[in-house]
Amino acid sequence: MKIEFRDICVDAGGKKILHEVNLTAECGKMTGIIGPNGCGKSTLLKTTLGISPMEAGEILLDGASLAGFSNKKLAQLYGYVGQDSDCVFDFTAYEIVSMAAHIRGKTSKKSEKEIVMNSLEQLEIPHLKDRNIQSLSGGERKMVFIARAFAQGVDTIILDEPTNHLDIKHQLFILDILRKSKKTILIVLHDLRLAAHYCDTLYLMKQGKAVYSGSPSEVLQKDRVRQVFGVEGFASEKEDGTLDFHLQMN
Ligand SMILES: Nc1ncnc2c1ncn2[C@@H]1O[C@H](COP(=O)(O)OP(=O)(O)OP(=O)(O)O)[C@@H](O)[C@H]1O
Repeated sequence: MKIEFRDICVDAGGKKILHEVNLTAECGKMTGIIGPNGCGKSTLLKTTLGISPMEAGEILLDGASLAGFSNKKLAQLYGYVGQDSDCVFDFTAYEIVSMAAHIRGKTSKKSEKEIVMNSLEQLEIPHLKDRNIQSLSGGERKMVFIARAFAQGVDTIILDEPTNHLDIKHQLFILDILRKSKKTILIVLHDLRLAAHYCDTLYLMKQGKAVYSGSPSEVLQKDRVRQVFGVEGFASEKEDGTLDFHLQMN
Protein backbone atom coordinates (compact mmCIF):
# COMPACT_ATOMS: atom_id res chain seq x y z
CA MET A 1 0.00 0.00 0.00
CA LYS A 2 1.22 3.49 -0.79
CA ILE A 3 1.16 5.96 2.11
CA GLU A 4 1.20 9.71 1.45
CA PHE A 5 1.60 12.30 4.18
CA ARG A 6 0.47 15.69 2.85
CA ASP A 7 1.29 18.97 4.56
CA ILE A 8 1.14 17.42 8.03
CA CYS A 9 1.12 19.95 10.90
CA VAL A 10 1.08 18.84 14.54
CA ASP A 11 1.18 21.03 17.66
CA ALA A 12 1.78 19.72 21.18
CA GLY A 13 2.50 21.37 24.51
CA GLY A 14 1.91 24.79 22.94
CA LYS A 15 4.58 24.40 20.25
CA LYS A 16 4.75 23.33 16.62
CA ILE A 17 6.12 19.79 16.42
CA LEU A 18 5.58 19.19 12.69
CA HIS A 19 5.42 21.88 10.00
CA GLU A 20 3.89 20.92 6.65
CA VAL A 21 5.63 17.58 6.34
CA ASN A 22 5.25 15.82 2.99
CA LEU A 23 6.38 12.24 2.63
CA THR A 24 5.48 9.30 0.39
CA ALA A 25 6.14 5.65 1.19
CA GLU A 26 5.94 3.85 -2.15
CA CYS A 27 4.51 0.34 -2.59
CA GLY A 28 6.97 -2.44 -1.92
CA LYS A 29 9.82 -0.07 -1.03
CA MET A 30 11.65 0.68 2.20
CA THR A 31 11.32 4.35 3.08
CA GLY A 32 13.47 5.57 5.94
CA ILE A 33 13.03 8.60 8.18
CA ILE A 34 16.20 9.90 9.79
CA GLY A 35 17.01 12.99 11.84
CA PRO A 36 18.27 14.14 15.22
CA ASN A 37 16.52 13.44 18.55
CA GLY A 38 13.32 15.42 18.96
CA CYS A 39 12.94 16.42 15.28
CA GLY A 40 9.48 14.82 15.06
CA LYS A 41 10.03 11.35 13.55
CA SER A 42 7.88 9.45 16.08
CA THR A 43 5.24 12.17 16.07
CA LEU A 44 4.92 11.79 12.30
CA LEU A 45 4.52 8.00 12.50
CA LYS A 46 1.98 8.35 15.31
CA THR A 47 -0.28 10.44 13.08
CA THR A 48 -1.11 7.15 11.34
CA LEU A 49 -2.60 5.92 14.64
CA GLY A 50 -4.38 9.14 15.57
CA ILE A 51 -2.08 9.48 18.64
CA SER A 52 -0.62 12.74 17.25
CA PRO A 53 -3.73 14.73 16.29
CA MET A 54 -3.09 16.88 13.23
CA GLU A 55 -3.78 20.62 13.06
CA ALA A 56 -3.66 20.40 9.27
CA GLY A 57 -2.84 17.99 6.49
CA GLU A 58 -4.01 14.55 5.50
CA ILE A 59 -2.77 11.00 5.15
CA LEU A 60 -3.73 9.01 2.07
CA LEU A 61 -3.69 5.21 1.93
CA ASP A 62 -3.64 4.17 -1.73
CA GLY A 63 -5.28 7.52 -2.42
CA ALA A 64 -8.08 7.25 0.19
CA SER A 65 -8.10 9.46 3.27
CA LEU A 66 -7.04 7.62 6.45
CA ALA A 67 -9.67 9.64 8.34
CA GLY A 68 -12.40 7.58 6.65
CA PHE A 69 -11.22 4.23 8.04
CA SER A 70 -12.18 2.59 11.36
CA ASN A 71 -9.39 1.44 13.68
CA LYS A 72 -10.12 -2.19 12.87
CA LYS A 73 -9.90 -1.50 9.13
CA LEU A 74 -6.59 0.35 9.61
CA ALA A 75 -5.21 -2.66 11.48
CA GLN A 76 -6.12 -4.77 8.46
CA LEU A 77 -4.13 -2.42 6.24
CA TYR A 78 -0.87 -2.00 8.15
CA GLY A 79 1.14 -3.13 11.14
CA TYR A 80 2.78 -0.72 13.55
CA VAL A 81 5.78 -1.45 15.76
CA GLY A 82 6.27 1.43 18.18
CA GLN A 83 9.44 2.63 19.88
CA ASP A 84 8.45 1.15 23.24
CA SER A 85 7.66 -2.52 23.44
CA ASP A 86 6.05 -2.24 26.85
CA CYS A 87 3.01 -4.29 27.66
CA VAL A 88 1.16 -3.62 30.89
CA PHE A 89 -0.34 -7.07 31.27
CA ASP A 90 1.74 -10.19 31.54
CA PHE A 91 0.67 -11.94 28.32
CA THR A 92 2.82 -14.68 26.82
CA ALA A 93 4.63 -14.06 23.52
CA TYR A 94 2.13 -16.44 21.89
CA GLU A 95 -0.82 -14.42 23.19
CA ILE A 96 0.69 -11.13 22.01
CA VAL A 97 1.19 -12.45 18.49
CA SER A 98 -2.25 -14.11 18.47
CA MET A 99 -3.84 -10.64 18.88
CA ALA A 100 -3.01 -10.26 15.18
CA ALA A 101 -5.31 -13.17 14.39
CA HIS A 102 -8.19 -11.23 15.94
CA ILE A 103 -7.28 -8.24 13.74
CA ARG A 104 -7.17 -10.48 10.67
CA GLY A 105 -10.64 -11.81 11.37
CA LYS A 106 -11.76 -14.61 9.12
CA THR A 107 -9.75 -13.50 6.09
CA SER A 108 -7.16 -16.30 6.37
CA LYS A 109 -7.56 -20.01 5.58
CA LYS A 110 -4.84 -20.79 8.12
CA SER A 111 -5.69 -21.52 11.75
CA GLU A 112 -4.76 -19.00 14.42
CA LYS A 113 -2.11 -21.41 15.71
CA GLU A 114 -0.52 -21.74 12.25
CA ILE A 115 -0.45 -17.96 11.79
CA VAL A 116 1.17 -17.37 15.17
CA MET A 117 3.71 -20.18 14.88
CA ASN A 118 4.66 -19.21 11.29
CA SER A 119 5.39 -15.65 12.43
CA LEU A 120 7.36 -16.78 15.49
CA GLU A 121 9.36 -19.15 13.26
CA GLN A 122 9.99 -16.43 10.66
CA LEU A 123 11.49 -14.31 13.43
CA GLU A 124 13.34 -17.39 14.78
CA ILE A 125 11.75 -17.05 18.21
CA PRO A 126 9.40 -20.06 18.59
CA HIS A 127 11.28 -20.96 21.80
CA LEU A 128 9.89 -17.76 23.39
CA LYS A 129 6.23 -18.63 22.79
CA ASP A 130 5.33 -19.50 26.39
CA ARG A 131 7.46 -16.84 28.03
CA ASN A 132 5.69 -13.94 29.72
CA ILE A 133 6.38 -10.71 27.86
CA GLN A 134 7.56 -8.98 31.05
CA SER A 135 10.26 -11.60 31.53
CA LEU A 136 11.77 -11.04 28.07
CA SER A 137 14.76 -8.82 27.35
CA GLY A 138 14.19 -5.58 25.41
CA GLY A 139 15.48 -7.19 22.20
CA GLU A 140 13.39 -10.35 22.61
CA ARG A 141 10.32 -8.23 23.26
CA LYS A 142 10.99 -6.20 20.13
CA MET A 143 11.14 -9.41 18.07
CA VAL A 144 7.74 -10.50 19.48
CA PHE A 145 6.11 -7.21 18.43
CA ILE A 146 7.62 -7.48 14.95
CA ALA A 147 6.28 -11.06 14.77
CA ARG A 148 2.85 -9.70 15.64
CA ALA A 149 3.03 -7.22 12.75
CA PHE A 150 3.93 -10.08 10.39
CA ALA A 151 1.05 -12.18 11.75
CA GLN A 152 -1.37 -9.40 10.76
CA GLY A 153 -0.85 -10.55 7.16
CA VAL A 154 -0.63 -6.97 5.89
CA ASP A 155 1.48 -5.66 3.01
CA THR A 156 2.59 -2.54 4.90
CA ILE A 157 4.49 -2.16 8.17
CA ILE A 158 5.43 1.05 9.99
CA LEU A 159 8.30 0.73 12.46
CA ASP A 160 9.76 3.25 14.90
CA GLU A 161 13.42 2.41 15.58
CA PRO A 162 12.93 -1.37 15.42
CA THR A 163 16.67 -1.94 15.77
CA ASN A 164 16.99 -0.40 19.22
CA HIS A 165 17.58 -3.06 21.89
CA LEU A 166 18.79 -5.47 19.19
CA ASP A 167 22.35 -6.73 18.94
CA ILE A 168 24.11 -6.16 15.62
CA LYS A 169 23.29 -9.64 14.28
CA HIS A 170 19.58 -9.18 15.00
CA GLN A 171 19.58 -5.64 13.56
CA LEU A 172 20.78 -7.06 10.23
CA PHE A 173 18.44 -10.05 10.55
CA ILE A 174 15.36 -7.84 11.01
CA LEU A 175 16.26 -5.42 8.24
CA ASP A 176 17.00 -8.32 5.86
CA ILE A 177 13.61 -9.88 6.63
CA LEU A 178 11.84 -6.55 6.09
CA ARG A 179 13.63 -5.93 2.79
CA LYS A 180 13.03 -9.45 1.48
CA SER A 181 9.35 -9.26 2.46
CA LYS A 182 8.75 -6.80 -0.43
CA LYS A 183 6.21 -5.07 1.78
CA THR A 184 5.82 -1.31 1.95
CA ILE A 185 8.06 -0.42 4.87
CA LEU A 186 8.13 2.98 6.57
CA ILE A 187 10.87 2.96 9.15
CA VAL A 188 12.59 5.36 11.55
CA LEU A 189 16.28 4.56 11.87
CA HIS A 190 19.05 6.26 13.84
CA ASP A 191 21.92 4.27 12.38
CA LEU A 192 22.84 6.08 9.16
CA ARG A 193 24.90 3.12 7.96
CA LEU A 194 21.84 0.86 8.15
CA ALA A 195 19.68 3.57 6.57
CA ALA A 196 22.15 3.96 3.67
CA HIS A 197 22.37 0.23 3.07
CA TYR A 198 18.74 -0.84 3.39
CA CYS A 199 16.47 2.05 2.42
CA ASP A 200 15.31 2.82 -1.11
CA THR A 201 14.37 6.38 -0.17
CA LEU A 202 15.27 8.56 2.79
CA TYR A 203 13.59 11.58 4.35
CA LEU A 204 15.90 13.69 6.48
CA MET A 205 14.05 15.66 9.16
CA LYS A 206 15.17 18.68 11.14
CA GLN A 207 13.10 20.64 13.68
CA GLY A 208 9.73 19.33 12.53
CA LYS A 209 10.38 19.61 8.80
CA ALA A 210 11.39 17.10 6.14
CA VAL A 211 14.32 19.08 4.78
CA TYR A 212 15.77 16.61 2.26
CA SER A 213 14.46 13.53 0.49
CA GLY A 214 15.67 11.20 -2.22
CA SER A 215 17.93 8.19 -2.60
CA PRO A 216 20.30 7.54 0.33
CA SER A 217 23.27 8.78 -1.73
CA GLU A 218 21.43 12.05 -2.48
CA VAL A 219 20.31 12.62 1.09
CA LEU A 220 23.45 11.54 2.91
CA GLN A 221 25.74 14.09 1.29
CA LYS A 222 28.45 15.62 3.41
CA ASP A 223 26.99 19.15 3.61
CA ARG A 224 23.49 17.87 4.46
CA VAL A 225 24.75 15.55 7.18
CA ARG A 226 26.78 18.39 8.67
CA GLN A 227 23.86 20.84 8.48
CA VAL A 228 21.36 18.51 10.15
CA PHE A 229 23.41 16.35 12.53
CA GLY A 230 26.44 18.60 13.06
CA VAL A 231 28.87 15.76 12.30
CA GLU A 232 31.15 14.93 9.39
CA GLY A 233 29.87 11.95 7.41
CA PHE A 234 28.75 10.88 3.96
CA ALA A 235 27.43 7.89 1.99
CA SER A 236 29.43 6.33 -0.81
CA GLU A 237 29.01 3.39 -3.13
CA LYS A 238 30.94 0.19 -2.51
CA GLU A 239 32.33 -2.08 -5.25
CA ASP A 240 29.22 -4.28 -5.14
CA GLY A 241 26.98 -1.25 -5.77
CA THR A 242 25.57 -1.06 -2.23
CA LEU A 243 25.97 2.05 -0.12
CA ASP A 244 28.01 2.54 3.01
CA PHE A 245 28.06 5.51 5.38
CA HIS A 246 31.36 6.89 6.63
CA LEU A 247 31.48 8.83 9.87
CA GLN A 248 34.52 10.89 10.70
CA MET A 249 35.47 10.50 14.35
CA ASN A 250 38.25 12.53 15.91
N1 LIG B 1 2.65 15.50 23.94
C1 LIG B 1 3.69 16.30 23.81
N2 LIG B 1 3.76 17.48 24.48
C2 LIG B 1 4.80 18.31 24.35
N3 LIG B 1 5.84 18.07 23.52
C3 LIG B 1 5.83 16.92 22.82
C4 LIG B 1 4.77 15.98 22.92
N4 LIG B 1 5.03 14.95 22.10
C5 LIG B 1 6.23 15.21 21.52
N5 LIG B 1 6.71 16.39 21.96
C6 LIG B 1 7.96 17.04 21.56
O1 LIG B 1 7.99 17.01 20.15
C7 LIG B 1 9.31 16.87 19.68
C8 LIG B 1 9.36 15.71 18.71
O2 LIG B 1 9.22 14.48 19.42
P1 LIG B 1 9.37 13.08 18.70
O3 LIG B 1 9.21 12.02 19.73
O4 LIG B 1 8.48 13.04 17.54
O5 LIG B 1 10.89 13.16 18.22
P2 LIG B 1 11.81 12.06 17.52
O6 LIG B 1 12.39 12.67 16.31
O7 LIG B 1 11.05 10.80 17.34
O8 LIG B 1 12.93 11.89 18.63
P3 LIG B 1 13.86 10.65 19.07
O9 LIG B 1 14.86 10.46 17.97
O10 LIG B 1 14.51 11.16 20.31
O11 LIG B 1 12.99 9.46 19.30
C9 LIG B 1 10.18 16.69 20.92
O12 LIG B 1 10.78 17.94 21.21
C10 LIG B 1 9.20 16.28 21.99
O13 LIG B 1 9.65 16.69 23.26
